[in-house]
Amino acid sequence: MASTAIARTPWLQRRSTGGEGCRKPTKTPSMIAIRSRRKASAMTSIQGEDTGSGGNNNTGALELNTVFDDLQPEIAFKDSPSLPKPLSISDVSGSVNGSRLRVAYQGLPGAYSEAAAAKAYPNCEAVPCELFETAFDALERWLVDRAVLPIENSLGGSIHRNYDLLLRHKLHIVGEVKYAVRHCLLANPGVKKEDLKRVLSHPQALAQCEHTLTKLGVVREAVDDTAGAAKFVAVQKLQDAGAVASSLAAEIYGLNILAQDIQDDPDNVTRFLMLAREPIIPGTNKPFKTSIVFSLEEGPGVLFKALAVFAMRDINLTKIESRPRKKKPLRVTEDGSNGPLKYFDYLFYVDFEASMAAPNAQNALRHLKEFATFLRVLGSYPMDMSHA
Ligand SMILES: O=C(O)C(=O)C[C@]1(C(=O)O)C=C[C@@H](O)C=C1
Repeated sequence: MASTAIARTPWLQRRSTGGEGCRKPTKTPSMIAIRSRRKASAMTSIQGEDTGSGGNNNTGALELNTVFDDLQPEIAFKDSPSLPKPLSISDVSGSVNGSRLRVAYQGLPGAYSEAAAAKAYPNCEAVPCELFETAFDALERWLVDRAVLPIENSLGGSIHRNYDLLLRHKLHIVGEVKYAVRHCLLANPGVKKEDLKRVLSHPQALAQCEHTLTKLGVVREAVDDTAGAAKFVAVQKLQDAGAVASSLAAEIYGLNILAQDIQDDPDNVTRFLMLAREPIIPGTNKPFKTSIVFSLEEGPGVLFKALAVFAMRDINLTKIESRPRKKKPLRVTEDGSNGPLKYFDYLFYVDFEASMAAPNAQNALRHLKEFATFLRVLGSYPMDMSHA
């Protein structure tokens, strides 16, 4: 598959501030200096191209220009004296204390993630971010109030990058939202299906439309997000290329819809996680889900034993995902005779249907902790019971 990454677009850009990790709340998001980069011409920059000061943008996306580095911590604390408190379930709305929540998502306006952010936090201000990592960073650095990021899709499976980022960042899952993804085949006005030699989109979206794209006989090209693909096709006035994206993206970027509902299955649902800097207080008044990540010793039956702590307490698991432990990918084990054996070292991500406020969930995790080499609760949050 050819790969044309759209890079360095002037959305919310990561800024090197000389250190990763969680920053003190030195500044409230409303104090962040925002420089609008609305310009007349719309050229999306391509990887390797010199974009100068960040390229142009006509979608209203903003470059956030923070002044964290200039702030004296004591002055900033004087400005916001109250320490962060856990969010309550009622915070799952589009505003806090009357001001609109700023919610980071990955992609450009018209991306499915933007629609998912609006579903999760109605009336929020959705903030486009170039990469998943940018959204995580923006939340950790108080540039936004929440982030909404895809974690799994009913056809394409897990979005592995976000599993890895959940572990790397000190954020909390405070909710989930399911969104029905209905893909369209888009092209410039006058371009017909038969003219298409290539189709651009997010790799997940391309995978979700496998049958249609194979039937069309086009080359797939992976880009950062579906709306970015649509914008690129439009800006470059491509006559031999289309994009897989939403009908909203067609409207925003002035493309025609050549075909609708081109995903392999009509029930194409993406599950998004709602992230915050503070956890919510888990309740038992409605169905809750808890997400954890753990690692285990090497040995026969250890994963079976780990999963049994839930089965024994009648707790339903909804998802299990294993990811390589990137900082320590191999584990050396002495077997006594032939010297050290090397195993791949894995982390297990599990979602289960119970609240951390429920005694059976607490007992299950206490039990797991007895033999897990590492255990972290990523969040305990209300389940999205709505139709996607
Ligand atoms: O590109 C977009 O529009 C996105 O929102 C990203 C994304 C993804 O990462 O999986 C989200 C939902 C769809 O499954 C396809 C793509």
